[in-house]
Amino acid sequence: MTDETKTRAGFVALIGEPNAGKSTLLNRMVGAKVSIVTHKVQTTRARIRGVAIEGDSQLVFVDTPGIFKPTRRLDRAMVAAAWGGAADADVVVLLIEAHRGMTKGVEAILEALSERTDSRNIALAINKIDRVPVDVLLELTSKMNERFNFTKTFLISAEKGHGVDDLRKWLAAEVPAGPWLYPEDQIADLPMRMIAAEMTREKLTLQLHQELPYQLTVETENWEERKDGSARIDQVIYVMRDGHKGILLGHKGETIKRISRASREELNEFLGRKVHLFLQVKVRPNWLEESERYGEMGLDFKDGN
Ligand SMILES: Nc1nc2c(ncn2[C@@H]2O[C@H](COP(=O)(O)OP(=O)(O)OP(=O)(O)O)[C@@H](O)[C@H]2O)c(=O)[nH]1
Repeated sequence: MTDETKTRAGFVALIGEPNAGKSTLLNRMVGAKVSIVTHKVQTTRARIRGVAIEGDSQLVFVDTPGIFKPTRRLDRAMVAAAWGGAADADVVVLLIEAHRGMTKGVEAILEALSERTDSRNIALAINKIDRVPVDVLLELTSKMNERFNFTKTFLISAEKGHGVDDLRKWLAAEVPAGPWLYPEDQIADLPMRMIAAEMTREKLTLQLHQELPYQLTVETENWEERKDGSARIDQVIYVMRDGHKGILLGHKGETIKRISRASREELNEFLGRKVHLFLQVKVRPNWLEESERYGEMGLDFKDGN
């Protein structure tokens, strides 16, 4: 049990350009592989990616898609989702790449951050420090801090783990005092549910071409351990439009069957036991705009929070 007079909890948003290393950092902080690391850009979008416990603090990470210059309509929606996550967070961490320095993309983010009038707690994390010499790091640190008033700067290597503990400890002290946002008994289950959802989402990305994958979200609704050692996993794929549902199902449901089979096989292998996977497709027009952080993982907020 946690002593609620001492506990702290809050949302942390990781923002940064595509490929900055947000997923890698998140996996490190949470300590379980919850978000799929890929070489492709723009694979993640705003939603809860993990919950970390550090001492008496609970950190709920809101992962966001890479923030980039919106050109197409869809890109704009993704940027909105990214900023949505950042706007709601108690602490924002801007992640940049040491070897790329202050790119145009980083400048655009800084500009957007400067436009926000609320005094926010924004930290800078310079990632991939394993790729550059110390003098380059120091120069970049001062350049970035001249340009923006960061609460604190961290030099890290998400991949190798350098500096990540310091960042997590600092975040733990920065989130507001209050009861944990996520029930203790659900945390253990959470990474598995997210991994399972990510696996299906990955299959969707691979099997569906064009842009559709960015307009859908997968949630694991139910996870049931069966007596025979197998697991029944129910997932819902939310799409924005009726038309998308048709594409996803395919002729006589062939597309969704193919996706389901691929995901089930990977889950079987990952879990080392038989999995019964049930996929459902639902239309939820506004899922991108909705504040998923409350609903998606079953967060239950009392009035006033
Ligand atoms: N050398 C080095 N590479 C890193 C480090 N951290 C992450 N990477 C690599 O950078 C690439 C991008 O990392 P991701 O974690 O997928 O980046 P992301 O910001 O989540 O990317 P999006 O999902 O596109 O927004 C991967 O190939 C990582 O292995 C680091 O500290 N050092």
